[in-house]
Amino acid sequence: MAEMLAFDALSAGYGNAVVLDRLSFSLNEGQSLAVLGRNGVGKTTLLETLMGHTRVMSGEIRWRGQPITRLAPHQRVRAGLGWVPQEREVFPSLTVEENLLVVARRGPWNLRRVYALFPRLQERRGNYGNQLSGGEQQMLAIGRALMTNPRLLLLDEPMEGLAPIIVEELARAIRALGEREGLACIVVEQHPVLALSMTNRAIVLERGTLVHSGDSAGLAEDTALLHRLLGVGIEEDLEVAAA
Ligand SMILES: Nc1ncnc2c1ncn2[C@@H]1O[C@H](COP(=O)(O)OP(=O)(O)OP(=O)(O)O)[C@@H](O)[C@H]1O
Repeated sequence: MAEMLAFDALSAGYGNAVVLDRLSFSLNEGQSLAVLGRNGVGKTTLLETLMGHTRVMSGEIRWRGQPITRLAPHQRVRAGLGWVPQEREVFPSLTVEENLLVVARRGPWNLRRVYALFPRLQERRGNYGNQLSGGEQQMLAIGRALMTNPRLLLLDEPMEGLAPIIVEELARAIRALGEREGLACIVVEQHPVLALSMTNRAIVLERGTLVHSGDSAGLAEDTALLHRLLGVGIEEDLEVAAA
């Protein structure tokens, strides 16, 4: 299978602070990736670096065979990276439909298909961004990224602060994107079991370095390894995943 994305000995951070330290991993076409690790290890920084929002000190990022390390963020969107930021960043004074249309780019994804994926957005199409619940805002943030017609979706803690029933609905939608549409994603998640259930591959970071790389199903089954890598909180997480 062809390589889709690779970080090659990449060091990046903010100002003089190095957060990602010679990080290397790769992902093949169509594969989804869970990025796991305790608080503050650099998971969000990895996504921000992929989008071109941090300072790269050394190393290279390759996207579909081309180096993109020096590209501006908008050029990376054009190259097929779809960004769903942690803060969702829905435009509050635009309607749901306007939020979707304002970023639309030519390709297979359009309003009709986004509404088919999230029927609730169609029901709320005339509501303003600031009238939506947290779950609806997250659907809109994902829908908006889809309207840019990406080849890879970057999701930063998409389930944060959402009710379990909405978490399940979103997880189902994200899995369906991978399985039915062949649209891969990189998910940063606080709940490892949930993240592993939505992806094929997983990496675990510790202080900006890679401490584990493997397939998601294998890691999900290895409770002892999960404990060792991620520490406390796994039992809680199993409960979230089972809810
Ligand atoms: N804009 C910034 N400027 C300077 N330092 C930052 C900035 N954003 C994050 N950092 C630092 O980079 C390190 C990694 O943060 P990051 O948010 O990537 O971790 P994380 O694994 O996503 O954490 P969490 O799970 O808490 O969201 C932290 O030490 C953090 O303080």
